Amino acid sequence: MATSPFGLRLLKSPISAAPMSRVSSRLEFPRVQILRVNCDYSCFEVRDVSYHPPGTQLSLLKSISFSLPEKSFGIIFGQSGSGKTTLLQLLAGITKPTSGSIYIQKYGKDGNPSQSPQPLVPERVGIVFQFPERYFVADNVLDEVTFGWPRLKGDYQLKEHLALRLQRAINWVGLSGISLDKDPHSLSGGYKRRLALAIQLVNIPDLLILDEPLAGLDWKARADVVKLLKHLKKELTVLVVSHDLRELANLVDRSWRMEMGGSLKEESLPL
Ligand SMILES: Nc1ncnc2c1ncn2[C@@H]1O[C@H](COP(=O)(O)OP(=O)(O)OP(=O)(O)O)[C@@H](O)[C@H]1O
Repeated sequence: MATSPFGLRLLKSPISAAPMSRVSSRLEFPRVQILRVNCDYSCFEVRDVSYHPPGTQLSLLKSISFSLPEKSFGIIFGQSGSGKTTLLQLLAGITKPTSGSIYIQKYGKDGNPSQSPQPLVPERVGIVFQFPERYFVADNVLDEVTFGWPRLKGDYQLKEHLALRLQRAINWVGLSGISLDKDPHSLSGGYKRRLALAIQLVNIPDLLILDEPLAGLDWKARADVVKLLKHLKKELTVLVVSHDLRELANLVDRSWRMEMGGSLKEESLPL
């Protein structure tokens, strides 16, 4: 029995590890039963994070502190140039803070920390940049999602495990009706965003970060992505930077304004 990062137990039904010598566009998967169990909760926490680009005294972020409990949706808003993207890059581990810490803290039912804080490692963060479709590299959906996976020879159990995670990610984002042979560039705007999300969801991140997830989409695709984020929020901790406050308002549990000069303060959405 395996415990997923969602605090869920995965009970595999007795299955034979079917060899996956080739992956076709129609994948067959064994059934997985999911049982919810009582668990402590965890919180993504940022403490006193400041950032100066290396070699400069320019202060882009000033002593930023905030936290976001698991399976909740946080949004950062603020003027262009205030430092929102710079903060996301630090959270994703793309750049390192000059000072401060970023970690996951587990709490017990009594509300006290139940163990020492664990640094948030980049491998446990999913980030979808603005206009992610511009960075698609493959000519079919399967290769796009599995791009960067280790080239595996022989290890069927590992292949099966990866295939299950792939299938779950594709189902999560509602891409299961799309052929894995399809050229990602031929998908609609909304489906391209779904694909970009699926790529990040394969690893079940502790924190999913989205930079302007609705930018450049038509009204229907925007509504679809909002619906999808509502669905994802039930299982993941999601942090978004966006100017589209009205459309995302119903999802938001916590919100912060980034002020020019790189200070962050908790504030209700200015609707
Ligand atoms: N490496 C760097 N060196 C110097 N200045 C930088 C560096 N990276 C970003 N900046 C500056 O830091 C400021 C914050 O940029 P950032 O992209 O984080 O803002 P933003 O709030 O995300 O803006 P937008 O909403 O337009 O995306 C900007 O003035 C930018 O020019």
